[in-house]
Amino acid sequence: MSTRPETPLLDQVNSPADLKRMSDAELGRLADELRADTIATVSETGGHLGAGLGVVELTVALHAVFDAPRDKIIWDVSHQCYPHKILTGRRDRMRTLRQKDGLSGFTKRSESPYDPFGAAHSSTSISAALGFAVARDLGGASDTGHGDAIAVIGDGAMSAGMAFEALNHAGHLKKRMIVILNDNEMSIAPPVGALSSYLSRLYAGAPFQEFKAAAKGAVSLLPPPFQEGARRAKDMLKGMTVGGTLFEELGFSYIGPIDGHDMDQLLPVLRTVQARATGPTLIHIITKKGKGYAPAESRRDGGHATAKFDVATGEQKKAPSNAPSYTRVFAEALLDHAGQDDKICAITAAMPDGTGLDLFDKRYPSRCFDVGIAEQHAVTFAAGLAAGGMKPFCALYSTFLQRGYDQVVHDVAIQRLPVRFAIDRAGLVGADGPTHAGAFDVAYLANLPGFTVMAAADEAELKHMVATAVAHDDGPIAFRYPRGEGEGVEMPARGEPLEIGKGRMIQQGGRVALLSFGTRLGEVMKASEGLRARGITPTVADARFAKPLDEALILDLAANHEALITIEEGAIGGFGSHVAQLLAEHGVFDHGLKFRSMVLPDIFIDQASPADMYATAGLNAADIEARVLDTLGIARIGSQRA
Ligand SMILES: Cc1ncc(C[n+]2csc(CCOP(=O)(O)OP(=O)(O)O)c2C)c(N)n1
Ligand SMILES: CC(=O)[C@@H](O)[C@H](O)COP(=O)(O)O
Ligand SMILES: [Mg+2]
Repeated sequence: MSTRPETPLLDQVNSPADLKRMSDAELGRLADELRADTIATVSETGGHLGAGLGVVELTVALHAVFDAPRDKIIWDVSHQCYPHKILTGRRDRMRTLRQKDGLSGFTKRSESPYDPFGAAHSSTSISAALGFAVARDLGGASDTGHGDAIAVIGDGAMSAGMAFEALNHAGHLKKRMIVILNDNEMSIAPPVGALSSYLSRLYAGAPFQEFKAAAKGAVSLLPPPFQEGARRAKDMLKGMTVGGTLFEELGFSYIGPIDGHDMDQLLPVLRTVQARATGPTLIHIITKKGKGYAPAESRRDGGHATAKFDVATGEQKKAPSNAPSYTRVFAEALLDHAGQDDKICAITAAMPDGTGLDLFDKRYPSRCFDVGIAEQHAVTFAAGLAAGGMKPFCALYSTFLQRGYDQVVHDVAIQRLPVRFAIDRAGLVGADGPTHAGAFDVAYLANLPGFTVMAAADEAELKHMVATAVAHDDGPIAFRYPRGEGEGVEMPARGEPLEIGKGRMIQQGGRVALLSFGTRLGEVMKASEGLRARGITPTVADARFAKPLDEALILDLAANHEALITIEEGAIGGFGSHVAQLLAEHGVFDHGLKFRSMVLPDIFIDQASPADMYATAGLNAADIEARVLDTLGIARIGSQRA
């Protein structure tokens, strides 16, 4: 008998409503198709793969049981949202993922009503879901109506303080809301910490949900297939002490652990909770990161993020480069110093590979600390280490340091503690878009009394800045550097400490001075070439420091040029603002200096290649050249402007 190939179920899904017409068996088949579609998509776009593959069954089950967008499904971090996007009317645009004018790699309110809450930084989902639940009960207005609020949060994200602040509040308010703890025993790197061990203990030795429910008298909350088992478990539990889970102590009904890849467990549990839950409920599911795609499953990080790849082999396609990455230069320089100074220690908040500290951890494990997704703690922990006589290097992405800002002010700056901040991913990062842009650190650090703030113009400068930070004991110091490959400059054998608050002259010229802070220096030099062709040789200087400023250099540039233009990869309020303040204080504007400050514009720039994002920001060589000509009042040939 010939078997006809079945029509793909995924082709019949235009919105989650279509899942409601499917049998449980069909939903299982749909999950398989969704997994294949996700892999095919990411193979062509690159992006976050492993987390999405781990929640394929959960995504199908949630959309089959709940009623989005009336019910609010909130994905924590949301790097696992690709299957959700495919099911919620965006399948035909998935090949534009993370590209200019394409779909975001994260949930985004402006993109779809099925994305009730945007994210990309972790551990916000429970707070947001609780907000939706309270808004519902208080009669808040909503275009999509008000239903259930469901937070899906990973075990890594659950380690952050914010998640516990939200659990604490939710347990107190006792509102109906659902938290799904997606426990794959993975963060980006293997998770660390006591909570991670606790979650493992919750299912080690297989005390299944029947036992838990029986112990807590919650048998009636379980779907019928489990109730019989639970009753039997109750008998077995007689005489045993089964304590409440941490979540129960916090006021949640705890259900689990259940197999998050088994639709026969997921569907009945979700249906029962949907039908019967009254207060806050936490469903603990066990999944595997990268599930169903061997190359992802076998990677150390579960296929967390990937370049484009060959589906058959899993082999990634990457453009080769000879320049070392800034991250690697930082990590190797720090290792070098740590070999000679046993007070140096290193801190990462769940990003050992991303910050390069995996190298440090291999060599000096007792001096390397992965604190989990806990930037606030990372900063204050570093402050404690510094107060205790160590030399802590707190290596964080610019965007994630934002979360630790009060700690930077209150615990580090006010106490003038010599914490060294290695700020990676400074400036625009590309495909991760506005949530990950390192736009604000200069502004939010350079305004703090006693802080020293540096930006590396190239990888050799970065090496010197690491040495500078090692040597600097007089208060906090930060140095920033971008994502990706360096400029390919010649590297010094060893970094030398820079004189604090001193910039460097790159090129002497006339009429206009270009004062660069950070890696836009390359674009400044390209602009300088273009200007030379027009008979203008600008003076070019690298400020190195936003704080303290090289006042002598800046005032000299101001005094000897018709125009002074600052350029930086940061938002307004940063380096240029400090220079403007200095010039104003010295009355320089009273004497007619033409001053301009080129900064990131006052918008959140959507994802694209970094070069495209900088073009949108108006910070590429052509923009710098144009700004010089405009400032000097020289008409541009081919200019679009009037
Ligand atoms: C505040 C913050 N710090 C760091 C990150 C970087 N980051 C993105 S995903 C991730 C791991 C998340 O692990 P988990 O929540 O368990 O999700 P999984 O990928 O395992 O599904 C980290 C550290 C982030 N997004 N936000
Ligand atoms: C989701 C998240 O926050 C990280 O996975 C981030 O995308 C990593 O960025 P890098 O690739 O710059 O390390
Ligand atoms: Mg995880």
